[in-house]
Amino acid sequence: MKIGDRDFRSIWPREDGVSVEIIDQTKLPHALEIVRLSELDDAARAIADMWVRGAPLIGATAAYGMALGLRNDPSDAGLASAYETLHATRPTAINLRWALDRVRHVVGRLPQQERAAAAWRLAGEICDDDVATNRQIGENGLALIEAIARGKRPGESVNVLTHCNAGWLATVDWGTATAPIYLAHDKGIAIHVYVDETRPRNQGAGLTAYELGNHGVPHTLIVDNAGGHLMQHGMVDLCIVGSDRTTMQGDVCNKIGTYLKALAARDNGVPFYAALPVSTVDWTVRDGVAEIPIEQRGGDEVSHIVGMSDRGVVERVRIAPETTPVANYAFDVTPARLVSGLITERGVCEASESGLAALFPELARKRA
Ligand SMILES: CSC[C@@H](O)[C@@H](O)C(=O)COP(=O)(O)O
Repeated sequence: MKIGDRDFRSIWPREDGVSVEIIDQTKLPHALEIVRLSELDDAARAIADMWVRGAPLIGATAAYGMALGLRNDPSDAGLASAYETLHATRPTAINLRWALDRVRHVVGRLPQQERAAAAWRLAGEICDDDVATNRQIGENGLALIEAIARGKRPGESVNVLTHCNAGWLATVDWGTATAPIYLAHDKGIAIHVYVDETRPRNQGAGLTAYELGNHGVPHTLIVDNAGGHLMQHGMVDLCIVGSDRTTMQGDVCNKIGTYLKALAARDNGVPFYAALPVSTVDWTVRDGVAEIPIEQRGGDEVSHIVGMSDRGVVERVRIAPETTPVANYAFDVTPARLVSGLITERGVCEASESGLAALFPELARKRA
C-alpha cells in the first residue's frame, strides 16, 4: 500500500540479503521511521516492543528472525533457542507460533549449513503468501460490502466499523479487515469507515486512520465507547475486525474491546464479521474464553497517553493519579455465537467448527 508516492510492504528484505527492514509503528502517524533488523535479538525486540505488531506481521517478522538467528548459530541448539526467544515475545497472536513451527519444521531436517538460507527463503514465501492471502480475503469480503451497497440509495455510503488495526500495517500488505474495504473503495463503491481509537495504544487512531487516509478512504475516528451509540442509530451497516487467534469452534480473540462491539452489534442487528487467514486459526483450542492466553501489558499504557503536542513534540502525559492501580488486558474473546461469519482466503464461513471444517477440511481432519 502507498504512503505518499511510495509503495510499501510492512516488512521487506534488504538487497544485502542479510537483513530486513520494517516500519517502526510506534512512531506512526507522527514519523515514518524505517528500522533495520540484522540479528535475532533485533527481530525479537521489534515484536516485543511493538515496532511491528498485528498477528500476521508478527509471524512474518518471527520467520525472518529465525533466519537471522540461524545465520549465527545453525546448530540444533541454535534453532531451539531462536524459536524460544521469538516465541516468548508476545503470547496471544497464534500466527507467531504458526510461523515458527513452519520454519522449524522445514529447516530442522536440513544440514546445518543450509538452514539459514532455507529459513530466509521461507520467510520471503510467508510474506508473499500473506499478501496473496489478504488480497483473497479482500475479494471474499467485498461481496458482503457489495450486497449492502446494492440496498443503498444513490449517494449513500456503506458504513463499516472496525476496531484496532487489522490493516496492511498488521499484515504484510492489504490487511485482513481492511482488504475488503480497500477493494470496495478502489471499485468505486461509496464506503465510509468508523475507526475505533483503540485505547490504550490507539492503533485505530494512529495506524488505521493513517492507512485509510493515505489510501483516500473516507473515515471518521471515534472513541472506543461510541460504537454502541452509532449502531443504535443505524449508522453502522457492518462491523469487520481482525483476529489474533480464532479457535476451532470459531471464537474470535482480538484486541481488547472487540467483544463489546460484538455485543452491541448483536443487540442492534448489525452483522459482525472477523477477517482472518487460516494461519490465525488455532486448531488445538476449542473454547477461546477458557483457553487463549491473554496478554497483559504494562500499566503505563493505561495511566499515560502518548501524542504529538500542538508544538509538534511527541509527548507522554499521565492521565491518572500516580498511585492508581492499573490493569491492562490487551485482548478479549468474542464467542462464536456473536460472530456473523469468518472471512477467510477460501471464502466466508459460519463461525463454528463445521463452518471452518467445510472450508479447511484437511486442517480440521489433521487436528481432530
Ligand atoms: C490483521 S491482524 C488482527 C489483529 O492482530 C489486530 O486486530 C490486533 O488486535 C493487533 O493487536 P496488536 O496488539 O496491535 O498486535
